[in-house]
Amino acid sequence: MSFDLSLLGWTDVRAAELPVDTVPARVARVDRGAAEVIAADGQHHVRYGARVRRASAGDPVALPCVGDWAALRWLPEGRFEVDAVLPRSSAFVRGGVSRDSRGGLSGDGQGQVLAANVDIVFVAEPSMHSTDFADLGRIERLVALAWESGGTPVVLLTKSDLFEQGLDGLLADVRAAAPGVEVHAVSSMLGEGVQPVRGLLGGSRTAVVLGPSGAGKSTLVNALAGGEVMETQQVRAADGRGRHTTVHRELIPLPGGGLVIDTPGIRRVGLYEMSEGVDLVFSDIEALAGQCRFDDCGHDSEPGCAVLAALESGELPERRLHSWRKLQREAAWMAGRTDARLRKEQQNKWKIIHKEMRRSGRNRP
Ligand SMILES: Nc1nc2c(ncn2[C@@H]2O[C@H](COP(=O)(O)OP(=O)(O)OP(=O)(O)O)[C@@H](O)[C@H]2O)c(=O)[nH]1
Ligand SMILES: [Zn+2]
Repeated sequence: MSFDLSLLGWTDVRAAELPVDTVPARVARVDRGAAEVIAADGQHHVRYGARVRRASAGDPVALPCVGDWAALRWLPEGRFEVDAVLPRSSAFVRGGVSRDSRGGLSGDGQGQVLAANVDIVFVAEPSMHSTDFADLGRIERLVALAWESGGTPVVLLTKSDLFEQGLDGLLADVRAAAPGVEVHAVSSMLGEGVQPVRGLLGGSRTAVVLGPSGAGKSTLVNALAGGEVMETQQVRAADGRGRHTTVHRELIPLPGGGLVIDTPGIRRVGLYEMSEGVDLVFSDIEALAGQCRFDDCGHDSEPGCAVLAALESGELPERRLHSWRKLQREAAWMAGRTDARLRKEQQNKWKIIHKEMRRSGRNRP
């Protein structure tokens, strides 16, 4: 089996950065100190060389991730190892956030790169989600995240077949919420609007799809791939013992050109961004809630509720309380679908940050 590397996104610009005596390969998946890569001569399971291990010891961002271009060096014992990670044109980094000396938030060197060299970030938002219309606030957050990565955001209003009221008004609202960003309506089920999306990936561009659970991301990826994507792939193990291992394909080359990165990690960006974002965007209400008489106050009718008091005094607009409740419900619903352990870690991290933020607020002269 051989691959035309240009179909995987290899360019002259990248070729100029390849160290001597190495061959290029694109990272399809990473797994504890090793990566599945696709080189011109096929797929390899490769471990990280000393240079990569040294670089990543103090900075996990230097570790290879899906979408990276790796420089492979052939070892005398007859296998490849990853000698270097080529410079990234874009990267999704999950921070790694701490307070810097000026009291702001900044990276703390604990960031993790979830995907690299992504050209296009599809922000999938269902035009209808049970009885709700598309959530403009969520689109705004994910588009911000997409810009942050260095990729180009494109908003996809998915499940357009469920929207009976005529899409024009909704499309106009979404365009206003994401100025300068392309917006497409897509129904993967009917196959409507899929072709223009595929067209955006011409020239072997690489995309990721972000969006809430149930937005139709998997269905879209399957439609783009012509129904050819399988969850797992059987490949011969590189250890030569003829064992078969199951490899999750996370970098999916599409028939007709272009690639989609579909990893659980990158999908979770949206989820985590959401719950973190809710807490931060509504930090004023969180602070009020901290002053309620009861720790488990539901801010409904409890005595000594600081949130309700602020509502009555007019300090807290009703619209904002509404929005907070809605986003909290959504975040909780989506969080319920993700890995419980990761969620716990994330919550603890943000509890510490919030504590720090409150403390720094108190100590400010
Ligand atoms: N009516 C309609 N339903 C769709 C469309 N696309 C997907 N669905 C349905 O929506 C549901 C969720 O679709 P998925 O593709 O699994 O959504 P997802 O975004 O991958 O969800 P997660 O894997 O939880 O993140 C499924 O029942 C799909 O059949 C569409 O274009 N129209
Ligand atoms: Zn309360």
